[in-house]
Amino acid sequence: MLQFLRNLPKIELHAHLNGSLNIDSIRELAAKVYGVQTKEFSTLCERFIKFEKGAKLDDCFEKFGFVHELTSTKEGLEYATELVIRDFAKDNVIYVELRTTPKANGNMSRRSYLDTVLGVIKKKSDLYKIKVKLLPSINRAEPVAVAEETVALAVELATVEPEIIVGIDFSGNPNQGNFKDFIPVLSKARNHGLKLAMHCAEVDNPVEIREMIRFGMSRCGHGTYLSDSGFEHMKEENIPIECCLTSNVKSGTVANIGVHHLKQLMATCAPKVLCTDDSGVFDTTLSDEFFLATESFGLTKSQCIALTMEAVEHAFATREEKLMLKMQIYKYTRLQNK
Ligand SMILES: CNc1ncnc2c1ncn2[C@@H]1O[C@H](COP(=O)(O)O)[C@@H](O)[C@H]1O
Ligand SMILES: [Zn+2]
Repeated sequence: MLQFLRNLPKIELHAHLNGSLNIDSIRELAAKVYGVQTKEFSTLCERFIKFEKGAKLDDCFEKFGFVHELTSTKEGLEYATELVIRDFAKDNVIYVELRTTPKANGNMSRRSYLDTVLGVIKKKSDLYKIKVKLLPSINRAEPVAVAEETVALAVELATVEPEIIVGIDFSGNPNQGNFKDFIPVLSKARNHGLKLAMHCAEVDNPVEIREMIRFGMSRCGHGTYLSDSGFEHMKEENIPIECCLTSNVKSGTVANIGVHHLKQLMATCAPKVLCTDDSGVFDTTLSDEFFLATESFGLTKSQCIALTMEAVEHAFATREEKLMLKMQIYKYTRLQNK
């Protein structure tokens, strides 16, 4: 089964750039760009993927700082973007929507951050035989003014690269910031034709969940704490829940894999996609996530194929791109049946 899943051409719709650098790539990045190979650095790397039992979501957010330091220069960000694309391709992901929060520092403005990531996507996608889209992220823990700058840049760059910049991700620590404050800027993005992938109901905050549902979204990240009527609404509106199994278990937002809402979504034929979230931080791959689903919920090979086809449907891709992706998946499954 694992080999079947590794070889299956897969679709990744929820991946944060800085969270998707696995430990080997972090070492490679540090060695190539910064020449770091100290014992101290190795200890930091080990701590990066270690989750204590009973870890909380807040603990995850501390971990991102480690990678953010390595991607704080143009060179570092460039190489990190290539490594992430390479690693998804290695796992036979044929289409990935990367999300990332543009960051300004002494080395880069938010514009040059996005230009850098875009440049690598344009240069390297063909080399690694993978289609890559980019969703600039709004970090809800930062001021609304930052979100306004990000959306203005996304709208502008989407006119130049409409095939790559296709949406906006609303993310960041859900225990911080207030969703309501971001409604005007998110509306602006939507009015300019950008799709919205929103982290919604990752924590139990019924008031905010209601506000988000009322506002609407194209895809729902996590959806862990949706009520029954929330799940029904998503199904009626054909809004898929982006299920990130390992992320939810390791960050403690679901008690254990056995009670993950993927089970309910499968049983009720509600829209859903399997994603990694932060394959580096959570030390996983999309193949591993599928395997975990087969082990935990008894998913068959055909159900895994159906889930992959469902992901194509919910991708922020053109009709032609979706057709090409489906053909690639179909070709693989036909070979399997021979
Ligand atoms: C675990 N669940 C999660 N919930 C909410 N936001 C998350 C997240 N995982 C990652 N991020 C968001 O993505 C950033 C890292 O990638 P980038 O620096 O943007 O490429 C994190 O700092 C956080 O803002
Ligand atoms: Zn996420």
